[in-house]
Amino acid sequence: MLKTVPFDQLAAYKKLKTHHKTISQKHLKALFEEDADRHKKFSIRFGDIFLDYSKNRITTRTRSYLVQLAEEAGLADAIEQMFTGEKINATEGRSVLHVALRNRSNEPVLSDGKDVMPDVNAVLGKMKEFSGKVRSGTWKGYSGKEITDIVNIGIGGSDLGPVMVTEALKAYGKPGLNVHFVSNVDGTHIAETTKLLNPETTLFMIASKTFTTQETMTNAHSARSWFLEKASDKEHVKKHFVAISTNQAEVEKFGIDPENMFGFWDWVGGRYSLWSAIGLSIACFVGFQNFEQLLAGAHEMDKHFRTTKFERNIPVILALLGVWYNDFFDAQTQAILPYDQYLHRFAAYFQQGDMESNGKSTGRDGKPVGYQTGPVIWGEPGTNGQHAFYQLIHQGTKLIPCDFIAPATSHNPLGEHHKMLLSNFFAQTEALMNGKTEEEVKAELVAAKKSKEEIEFLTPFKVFSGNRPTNSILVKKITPKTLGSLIAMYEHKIFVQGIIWNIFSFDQWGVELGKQLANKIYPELQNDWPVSNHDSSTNGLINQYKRWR
Ligand SMILES: O=P(O)(O)OC[C@H]1O[C@H](O)[C@H](O)[C@@H](O)[C@@H]1O
Repeated sequence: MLKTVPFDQLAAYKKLKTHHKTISQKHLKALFEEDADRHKKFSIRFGDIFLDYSKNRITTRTRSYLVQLAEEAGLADAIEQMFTGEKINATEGRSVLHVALRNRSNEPVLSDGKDVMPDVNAVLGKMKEFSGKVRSGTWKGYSGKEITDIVNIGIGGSDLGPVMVTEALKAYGKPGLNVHFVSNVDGTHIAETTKLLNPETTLFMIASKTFTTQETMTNAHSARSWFLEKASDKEHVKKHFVAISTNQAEVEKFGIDPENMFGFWDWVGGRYSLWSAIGLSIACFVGFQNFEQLLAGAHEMDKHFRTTKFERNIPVILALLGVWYNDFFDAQTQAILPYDQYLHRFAAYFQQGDMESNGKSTGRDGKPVGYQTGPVIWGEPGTNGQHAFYQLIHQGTKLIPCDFIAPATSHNPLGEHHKMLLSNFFAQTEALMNGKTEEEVKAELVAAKKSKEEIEFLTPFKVFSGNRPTNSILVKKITPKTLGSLIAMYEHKIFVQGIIWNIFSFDQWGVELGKQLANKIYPELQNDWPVSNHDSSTNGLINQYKRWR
């Protein structure tokens, strides 16, 4: 059982409230001037990952209060409960064991008293064999041709992870083997995807933990019809459709041979499932060895998270900084800004990871929380963002803590590109911290030979307050292993925050209501009769739709 103490009743919370009054008056620039060792004090190296969190509005005292907060919230015990298979997902009565999926030590991990590792290894073995066959061309389509295109059909956690990772590891992809992802129930998604494909050389992976998700099942049926239009014989389905699911009965009902089913378990949350069979498209695209490296990187981070004291523990520090801004500075959002084109879906991935996990307002004690919980996560690759939304980060009225992520080495070392990219990465965090003073602005305008009137007029617009916090996460290179560590780092950050906020991070009841109502409305759209059983807005919209369709 996880501890259930409301966050704002912890002793450290009160200390931080008082402490915040002092810190909020301090400028980051002053904090750097006061302490020559600041960078050293507030940075952590973990293998090929280097976190510099010195550009945050904290002192060593802030850090020790924040660490105290984690201790009082029972974090150490909660971490152990997760790793040892306690049912910490209490509202669904489940263990939370994505860490077992990447447990390269192979030491037993118990769920309901049973070691899960033999099953985990068996599925990994099956994935290895299958991905090897697809990549080598041994797995043939119904007309004897090799597979050239994989289409993963899934949504949410059965889509976002494989999309993000296959994009991030494109440099490792097998030439001539393309991966596509269909998630949206909008027919456009499947129609536009299949337009480019040949059924003879296409393999569909139907990825759904429950195998009942409306969007996925609708897309899967349309994919099968598209396939059978050309392949005709239903017997051919087994060479072109595999299922990734926890629900064998539904898989069989759909007509997929259980031989072609890759299983996982209810203790794997959808948004934490890319390490399971849900990662099959990743394994086929980058090869099983690279998939294993991804797991290995995550496992390294798991060990770091489980064994390192909080002050040097990367996920814990990132989580505590997030709590500091979210609950004491009233920051509403958190930006993730990768300076790496391959990571262009990284922020989108953690929108689900974070917002579905910590977008909760009921405490573990069943009572409404009296404080802010999960932030809005957003972001785009860095330099594109600079020309789009950075204006608001630099000069807007909102405080937006940002994570900057960049690799020191590029997979595409073209001319001066990478140095330019990295100069932007370094410059932005410096600018956000220092800002530009009135004196600096005036001096620049004088140097630009502006008139006195122009200088007076322009100065206030050109001043940057600075004092805007950032984390810099510099990695050696985006490899499968580093990526695995980075993803696990954010997963654990989310976990820590959930523990501190006294919420359950592994359920998602909030997505249910819309689904239930859609199921009720769907039959009402089957005829042209006007509806009158909803509120006037919903009735009006449905009836307008019926007139127009
Ligand atoms: O994998 P599935 O069972 O099809 O579920 C897909 C998605 O469905 C829902 O939207 C859940 O909120 C997500 O967490 C889940 O990832």
